[in-house]
Amino acid sequence: MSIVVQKFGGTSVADAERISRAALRAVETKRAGHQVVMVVSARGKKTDELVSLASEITKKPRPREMDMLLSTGEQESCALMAMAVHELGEEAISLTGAQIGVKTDGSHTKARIISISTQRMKDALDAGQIVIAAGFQGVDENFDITTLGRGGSDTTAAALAAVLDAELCEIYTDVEGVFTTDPRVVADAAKVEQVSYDEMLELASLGAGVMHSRSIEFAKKYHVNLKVKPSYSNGPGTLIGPVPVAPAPMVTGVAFVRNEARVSLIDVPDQPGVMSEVFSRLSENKIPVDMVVQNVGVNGTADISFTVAEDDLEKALQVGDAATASLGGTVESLGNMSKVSVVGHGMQTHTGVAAQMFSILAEHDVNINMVTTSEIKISVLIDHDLCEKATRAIHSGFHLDRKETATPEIGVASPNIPRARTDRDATKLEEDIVSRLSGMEDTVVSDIYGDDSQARVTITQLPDTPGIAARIFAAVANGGILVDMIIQNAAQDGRAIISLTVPSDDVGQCIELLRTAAGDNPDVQFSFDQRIGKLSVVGIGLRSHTDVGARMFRTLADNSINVQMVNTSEIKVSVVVAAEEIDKALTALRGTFGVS
Ligand SMILES: Nc1ncnc2c1ncn2[C@@H]1O[C@H](COP(=O)(O)OP(=O)(O)O)[C@@H](O)[C@H]1O
Ligand SMILES: N[C@@H](CC(=O)OP(=O)(O)O)C(=O)O
Repeated sequence: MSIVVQKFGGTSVADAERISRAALRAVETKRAGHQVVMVVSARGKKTDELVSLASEITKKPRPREMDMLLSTGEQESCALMAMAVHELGEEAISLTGAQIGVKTDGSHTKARIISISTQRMKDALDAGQIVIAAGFQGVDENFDITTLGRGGSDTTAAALAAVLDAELCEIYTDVEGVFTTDPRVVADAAKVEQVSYDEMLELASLGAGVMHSRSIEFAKKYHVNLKVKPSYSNGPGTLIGPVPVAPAPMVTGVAFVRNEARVSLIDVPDQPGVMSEVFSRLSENKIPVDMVVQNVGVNGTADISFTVAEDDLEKALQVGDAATASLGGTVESLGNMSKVSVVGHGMQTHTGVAAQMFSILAEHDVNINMVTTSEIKISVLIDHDLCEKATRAIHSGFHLDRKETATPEIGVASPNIPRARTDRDATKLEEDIVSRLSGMEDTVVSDIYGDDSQARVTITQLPDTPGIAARIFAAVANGGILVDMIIQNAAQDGRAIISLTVPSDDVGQCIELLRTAAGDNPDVQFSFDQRIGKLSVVGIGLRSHTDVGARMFRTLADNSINVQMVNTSEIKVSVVVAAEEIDKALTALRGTFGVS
């Protein structure tokens, strides 16, 4: 008999009526011939209430006690849910994380799942019971209660679906499905029929709060079919699966993170080991790093900028101070920033998406502080107060609200993608690697490859004003040149630096287009390097595991390889190094991550 996992979020179990409605859904699913596992979150705003109750008692609650406290919210709702199922005449049993056997590591309030035992759940299901599991919680090796981080019930649901080999994992929530952006911010946002795991991983980690990004890691790693559905109606919801909807839209969604802060390490030595030093320290301090930018070195020094959650700024500054004390350079920071990102597979084959995004921002007078990209996303760092305005502008600028096919007004489709191969047989590789993992949430590095077909172009002394990036990228896109990596670092003295990589053969034409776009500004300078290579580490959960970047940079440093540019995303970390270092770097990195 097939197993269906149904997860109900806080709003969907907020009161007795909604609990009964959720129970009825599970009962109907069971009566239709399935075995049903429900995963429930704490009712309504219960978790927030518990957090603020604790803060009334102490400013620094111990994480172990926080987990004891927060886990009670889910325990309450799963017991109530069992009663509601009993009322409908079916058998059900409520189980806490410990009772199910959700084993986690001991990092309280952000624990990672190591294993889940299925016996008790299977016995209950075979005895005809609906299993009602408390989401968001587990136990460590000392049987201390742990929680998985805010929003973690989605992860419980996807993990249970994975270990039980469920036919489907349904995520019931308070919206019709996954939207093109947060419908609370853009009323015209449209529901998406289908998104790929990769798009959803990026969207979730870039701020789309409808799904916990770690739940998508599970779904991708263990091939779980996920559906996000409304709990208040029978709407069809959104399917999250291996492939995007066909044809892939240029932009699938816009996500934002309101509270970000930027840390810049200015004038650090441009030599092997610097990135490694910084990332190791960040990883040791368990500070998740978001955007990372390293500019091309000038006169032997380089600037490195990264963003962190505003709450982590103080800790990140301490790391920055410690790093510059040993390396040299100075630390600067900027709070009150937001990150807005566009995500979509279509940008792999079309030149105009970055240009379009930058020109929309320029039209709305939004200055871009930093830019990073991956194959399927572009993120910009902007002023916090402009976050919602920028999100709305980008959303309507790409015609997402009207559900039109987003045809950029800038750029051309590029059928011959001059790009290195993407994942090899990724599914097969991931399956092989998954079987060797010791913990369910370990990182999966499925592929490491090099690409020496790109050249780097750097533009310096650009005035740091809205519209500059738009002009530059419109010129390149209209020339039909597919830009791969884009980085813009924090401006110094009102002057910005932008680096991009383009196919090596296009570099002459690219510089010509850029010169024309720069017009008669005598300050702006261009340089290029055709002897570069791009190295990419591809996998799942690369950014949520802070040590992947650290291990990558440590490996390069140990082999005296200097890092010239960096781009990070949820599914890939890419660095630019000198072309002659590529083979050495590939061998070393494959050794580090155990990928053949
Ligand atoms: N791209 C998006 N699509 C749908 N909802 C989104 C998106 N981005 C943010 N959201 C927000 O996520 C909310 C649902 O997530 P959450 O509040 O965690 O629900 P639950 O309590 O069911 O887990 C929606 O009400 C919506 O405002
Ligand atoms: N109750 C926890 C876990 C959770 O996932 O909740 P929800 O499904 O309502 O986002 C929280 O608020 O973080």
